[in-house]
Order: sequence, then C-alpha cells, then structure tokens
Amino acid sequence: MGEEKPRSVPALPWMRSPVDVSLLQECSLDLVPCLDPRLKGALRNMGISSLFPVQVAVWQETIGPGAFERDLCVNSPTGSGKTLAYALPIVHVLSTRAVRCLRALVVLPTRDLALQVKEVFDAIAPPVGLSVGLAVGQSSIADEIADLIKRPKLQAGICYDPEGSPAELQSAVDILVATPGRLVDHINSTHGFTLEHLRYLVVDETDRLLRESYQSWLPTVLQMTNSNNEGLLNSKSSLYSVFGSLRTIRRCGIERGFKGKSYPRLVKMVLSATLTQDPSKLSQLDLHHPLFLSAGQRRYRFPEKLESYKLICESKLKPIYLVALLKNLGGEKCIVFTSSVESTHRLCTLLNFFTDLPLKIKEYSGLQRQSVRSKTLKAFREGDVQVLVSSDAMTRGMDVEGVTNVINYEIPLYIKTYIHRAGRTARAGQTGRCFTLLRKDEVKRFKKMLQKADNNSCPVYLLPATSVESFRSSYTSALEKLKEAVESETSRKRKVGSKAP
Ligand SMILES: Nc1ncnc2c1ncn2[C@@H]1O[C@H](COP(=O)(O)OP(=O)(O)OP(=O)(O)O)[C@@H](O)[C@H]1O
Repeated sequence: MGEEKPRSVPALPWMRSPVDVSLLQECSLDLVPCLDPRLKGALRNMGISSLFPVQVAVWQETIGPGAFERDLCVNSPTGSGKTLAYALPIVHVLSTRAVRCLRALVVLPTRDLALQVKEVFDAIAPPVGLSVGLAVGQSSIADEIADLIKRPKLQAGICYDPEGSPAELQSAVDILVATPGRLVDHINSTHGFTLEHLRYLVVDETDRLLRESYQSWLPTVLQMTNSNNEGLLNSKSSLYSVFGSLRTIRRCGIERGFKGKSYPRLVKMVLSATLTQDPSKLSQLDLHHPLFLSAGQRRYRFPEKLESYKLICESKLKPIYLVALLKNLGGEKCIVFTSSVESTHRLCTLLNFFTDLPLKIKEYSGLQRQSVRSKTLKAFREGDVQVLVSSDAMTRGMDVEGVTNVINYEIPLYIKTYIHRAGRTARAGQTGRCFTLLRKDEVKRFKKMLQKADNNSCPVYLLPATSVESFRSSYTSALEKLKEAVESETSRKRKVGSKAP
C-alpha cells in the first residue's frame, strides 16, 4: 500500500485550523435558535425540515453567537446546501429592519446559476416582506432597471425627468442576485442604482469568480461600499443617491480590528466546493478577520454518497462503451461531460444517430444561445430529456433533481473539474455515481488526480461484453451519418459566411 502524502498546509494562518463542518449534525427547524416562524414556514413549503451541517455552522456564525462579526469563507462539498447556508441568515437579518434599499448582493459567475440562486431567495424572502432582484442580462437593461429602481409616482402636472435627481429614485429590491458583467453595467450607468447601503456581499463559486477580473467588478464593488471614497461618490451623481432622509453613514472605524476600514462594515461570505487557498487571490476580497469553515481536514472532499467508477477502453471504442453504459443505466437521468463545446456537439449528434438507443439526448453547451440552453435545461429537469451532453458550462453549481449518474467521456484535467462535474449527482445526501472513460495510458494520471481528494476509491466498472458487441454495427452506420452531418454543417456555415457583408 502506498503511503498517504502529507497534506499541504495552507499559507494563510487563518486557514490552518478551520471550523470543521463535518463534525456538526443536521438540526431540525424546530431546534434552530431565533429562526423566524415565517421563515420556518417558507422552508417547510420547500420540503425542508432540518438544516444541513454547513447551514447550521453558518447560522451559528451569523445569527448565533458569531453575530456576523467575522467574514466567512466556506469550503463545503458540492450539493451540501451552501446556497441556503448564506441565504437564510441574510434574509433573517434583513427582515428585522423594514427599510427598502439594496442591502445584500450575491454575485455568481453565470446566468443559469444566478437564476437558480434567485429561486431560493424567492422562496424565503417575500414571506418576510423582502424583495429580490436579478441583474444577469436575461432581459433588456431597460426591463431590468424597471424591476430594480422604483420611480416616483407621477403626479398631475409634474413631469418626471429620468435623468433628474437620483434623490427621487429608490431601490425596488432589498437583495440583488447578479452576474459580474451586468452588475458593472448597472453600477456605471443605471440612474439611482447604488451600493451605498450594502451590508452583505456574497461571492458564490469564489474561486471561479476570482479567476478572471470580469470588468473589475470586485474592486468596483469594494470601492463603492467604502466610506473612504466619498469624493468618488460625490463626484458621480449616478452613484450617489440619497434615500429621502435615509442614509447609511459609513465612517472610518476606530474600534478594535477596524483600523482604516469603514464601519458598519460590508460583511462578506465567500463559498465554494473547491475554495482557493491562494493568498493573492483571497487578498482581493479584503476580508475582515476571516473565519474558515471547512468540511473535514482535506482540501477537497466528495459528497458522502458519491461512488466513482472507471471504464477502461481503447480510444476508438469509447463511443460504443458510452452507448453500452447509457443503455445499462436504463434511462436514469445522466450528464455526459466532454472537454470542449465542439466535442459536445459532435458527441451529441453521434449519440442521436444510434437508432437502438431509446433515450432522449440533448446538447448543453456554451456554444448555444441562452434561450436554447434554458429550454434544454427545463426539459431535463422535467424528465423529458434523460441524457444531457455537456461542456463545462454545466459543471459549476447547477442543481438538477434526480441526476443519478455523471459520465466523464473525457478525463478532466484537474481534480477541481472532476469535483464540480461529479457534484451534479449525489446532492443533498442522495446517492449518485460518477463514471470516467479512460484509455489505458490515462489510468495512472487519473489515479494521481483522485488522490488529491479524500476518498479516492475508484473501482473498474465492467460492462457485459455482449452489450458492447451489440452496438458495433449501429456504431458503423452512426459514424457514417455523423460524417455527412458534419459535411453539410460545414458547407452551410461556408455559405452563410460568404453571404455575410
Ligand atoms: N436543509 C436542506 N434539506 C433538504 N434539502 C436541502 C437543504 N438545503 C439544501 N437542500 C437541497 O440540496 C440541494 C443542493 O443545494 P445547493 O445547490 O445549495 O448546494 P451547493 O452546496 O451550493 O452545491 P454546489 O457546490 O454544487 O453549488 C438543492 O437541491 C437544495 O434544494
């Protein structure tokens, strides 16, 4: 038996002794201290009867004794309930003060994820009188502005000037769920949009959001919420709004631990299943006395009931193995991952040419228009589509009920990618399986990659030889059809290209 490698020690001292979320138990809603009965009712309507461990831990550090005194960094497995972990305390605390202004901002890397998170807020915020907005570019910017900013009621004889004083404009929402690009658009150009009153900032899928600058959304948000930049706020009237007599006055803190920071401070919660430990990345967040909450001592952890399997085959036989595996899974909801949008398209087209595979199979990738993607996702959620062939656009955060299998058609390059792909199944304590198709020469690298996570057991999954053989002839004809389809697509594109001005 090979010796276990020593774990790497995080460079940041506060990351070295995390609050171990895995030691906590689920907690029945009746036993959650201070939980507003209206929220309890809303959670029950969602089919939730107890809080998951990560939700208990965050509740303790926010509404419980921790009292939001420190910024929270949460590293917890896929499907462990991180969304509600931050949504619940934020909604709870905002509901205790009835003022309508933008007080919480949740930023996510993609539109689909933002829509998903908004649904969670929509289930719990309205019952306590809070309003939730969305800034993702799904509708026109004018429609979005109409939803986010409340215009004064027009009175007879008074003409409202949309470019007039922002003092007349108010936020129509208490909580905003946004993607970085659209958020920056609103910051820069939406009259009356202000982060002046912001108290809570959530950066979900943190490592992904910190990987790219996305129009410098993070420094912009931090600047907008910092009292030291009054000059900046004053100079740009669109950024400086006065809500009648209501002002959130931030001043430079003199209390212990606040030297040089504004107070009341912007509380931050950052979360991921694969949270970065890179000091230079985390420093961008300007965290205040950060507290690290992590499930177990290992950096990466799989969901408890996830089983991983490998299928070893020759490269040219991969499609047949995949088809035989899909047949074997008997129509269970399944996501097949490839490593590029092109191979997603090709593989999906090929699979649909197997006439003896009675499954509804659809493509889901970044190459498609949002409306096409949304339609596919809806059909998949509702069970009208059983197999989704996807590029990595799907890997992060997406929560689709009933996905029991994930298949890596192509080996992921990084353990983080494996974790996010595999994490589309075995969510919320359910069981799930992740299969990876490998060539012989990839087995060693795959084993090494899995060793970076806590449970790296990955037995070989054996398909009955007869089942693989039975697809040989249909594979030959499917390949022919794929060739024709590719040729006709190429010539169609060429024609469109030559017509373009
Ligand atoms: N307390 C709970 N009881 C039952 N189900 C829950 C509870 N909390 C969350 N869930 C369900 O668990 C699923 C996973 O939750 P969520 O999407 O928040 O996970 P996550 O930790 O953010 O995962 P990922 O890292 O993949 O984004 C969702 O379907 C959600 O409705």
